[in-house]
Amino acid sequence: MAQSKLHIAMNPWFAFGHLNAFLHLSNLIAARGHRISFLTPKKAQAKLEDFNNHPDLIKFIPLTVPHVEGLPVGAETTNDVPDHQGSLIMTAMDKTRPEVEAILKDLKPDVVFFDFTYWLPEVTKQLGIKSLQYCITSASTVAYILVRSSTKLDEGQQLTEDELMKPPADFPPSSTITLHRHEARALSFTTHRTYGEGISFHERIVYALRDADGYGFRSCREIEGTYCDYIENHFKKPSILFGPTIPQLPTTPLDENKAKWLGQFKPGSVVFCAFGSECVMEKNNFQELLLGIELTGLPFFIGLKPPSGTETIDEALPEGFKERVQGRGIVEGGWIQQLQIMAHPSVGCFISHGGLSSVTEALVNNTQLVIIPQRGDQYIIARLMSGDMKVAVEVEMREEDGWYSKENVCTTVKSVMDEGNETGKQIRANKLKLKEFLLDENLESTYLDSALDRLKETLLK
Ligand SMILES: C[C@@H]1O[C@H](OP(=O)(O)OP(=O)(O)OC[C@H]2O[C@@H](n3ccc(=O)[nH]c3=O)[C@H](O)[C@@H]2O)[C@H](O)[C@H](O)[C@H]1O
Repeated sequence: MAQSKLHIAMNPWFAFGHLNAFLHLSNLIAARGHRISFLTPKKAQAKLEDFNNHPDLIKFIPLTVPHVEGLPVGAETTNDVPDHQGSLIMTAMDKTRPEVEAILKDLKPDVVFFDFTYWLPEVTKQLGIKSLQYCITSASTVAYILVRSSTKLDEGQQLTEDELMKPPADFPPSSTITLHRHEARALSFTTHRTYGEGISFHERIVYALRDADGYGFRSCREIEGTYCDYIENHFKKPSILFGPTIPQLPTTPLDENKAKWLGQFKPGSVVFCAFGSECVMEKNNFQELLLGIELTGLPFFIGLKPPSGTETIDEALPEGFKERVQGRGIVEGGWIQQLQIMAHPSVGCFISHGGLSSVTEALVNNTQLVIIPQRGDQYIIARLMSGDMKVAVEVEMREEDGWYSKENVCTTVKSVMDEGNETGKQIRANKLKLKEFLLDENLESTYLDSALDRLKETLLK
C-alpha cells in the first residue's frame, strides 16, 4: 500500500472557507499523483476551477443542491445567503445524502474526507469505504470542547458554562487554555444552536467525530501535537496532522495608492487591524477598538466591516475621529488585500480576531500579533498563541461581558510595539523562531508525505 496511488473523495461543507481549504489539500495530495473526486455544488465548481492545479487528477463532481423552503432560489453555499440562513444551507447539504451515496457507490474511493456531514460515516461504512473528518479549525479547539462534549452527549447531557471555562481533568498539563465567562457563555450558545434540520451544531460535529474512522488537522506537532494525541487517545482513532497551511503571497501586488500611503511611515511602525471575512462587531466595541488604536499615536490601517446597525464605516466612526487621525490613519469597510498589507515593511503590528488563517499569516510575517477573539474557535486559538506558544498578546477583557476599554487596547499594542519593552522583545523572539520553522521549505512536503503514509498504515491498511 505504501507506494500505491490513492483515490480520495472530498465532501466539504458548502462554504468557501471550507471548499478552498479542501481544495488546497487536494492540490497537495494530487501533486503526489493521487486521484481526487471533489464533490461540490454546481455553481461553486465554476469559482473553484481556477484554483485546481491538477485538472488531470482532481475531478469536480457537481452536486444538485435541493431547494429548501426559506432559501432564495438557487442558493447553494453560505456565500449566497445572509449569516442567519447558514442553517438552511446545512439542511440543503444534508438533503444531498442520496446523491452523495449514489456517487460514492459508483466511484468507490479509498476514503472520503468530510467535515459537517455527520451522516457520511454511516454511508461509507455500508459501502466499505473509510471516512476521515478533516477539521479546518484548530486541533486544540476540538480537544478542549468536543472530546468531553461527546462523553456528555452519550450521557444525555450538555457541557455547562462553568465546565467550559476550565479544561477537562485529563487535559494535557502543558496546556494553558481556559475560557473567560463571557466566552464560555457565547460558545455554549453557538454550539447548541440548531444547525440543519433537527440537529444542533454541536451534535453534528460530535457525531461526525464519533463515527469517522479518523481525523485530519491543518496543524503540526510543534504547535498542537499534544492536543492531537489527546484526541487520538480519547476517540481511539488515528488523528493525523497534515501540516499548517502556509500562505503564499498573491501575485497581484498591493494597490499602488495603499503601498504609497504605507510607504511614508517608518519600517515596522504601522498598526494593521482586520477581523477576517465574517466578523461584524457591535458598534460600541468597534468604536472603542478604533479609539484605542488612535490612542497609541501610531499610524494605522483598519479593515473592518461596518458594525451592526450601520451601513457604512463613515457613519460608524467615533465623533471627530476622522478629523483627528487625518493623514495617519485609514479605516475601510470592504475586502482588503490582507496578505499584501501584512507583508508591507511599514506594518509592524497586526490586531486580529484570531481566525486560524489570519493567525498563520501573521506567524509567517514580521508583524507583532495582538488578538481580540470574537467567537468560537478564536477564543481557543487566542489562548494557544498567547499562552502555549507565547507568540501573541491578548487585550484584557472584562470577565463577565468581554468589554475592553480603549486604554486596554492601547496598552496591549504598545506592549509589543514600544522598543525595549520586555514582553514585546520576548514575543518577537518567539515569533521569529516559529516563523523560521514554518517557512522551512521542507515542512509542507514532510508533513504531507507522513500524513499520507499514516493514512495508508492506519485507515487504509
Ligand atoms: C474556519 C472558520 O474560519 C473563520 O474565518 P475568518 O474569515 O473569520 O478568519 P480567517 O480564518 O482568519 O480567514 C480569513 C481569510 O480571509 C482573508 N481576508 C479576509 C478579509 C479581507 O478583507 N481580506 C482577506 O484577504 C485573510 O487573509 C484570511 O486568509 C473564522 O475564523 C471561524 O471562527 C472559523 O471557524
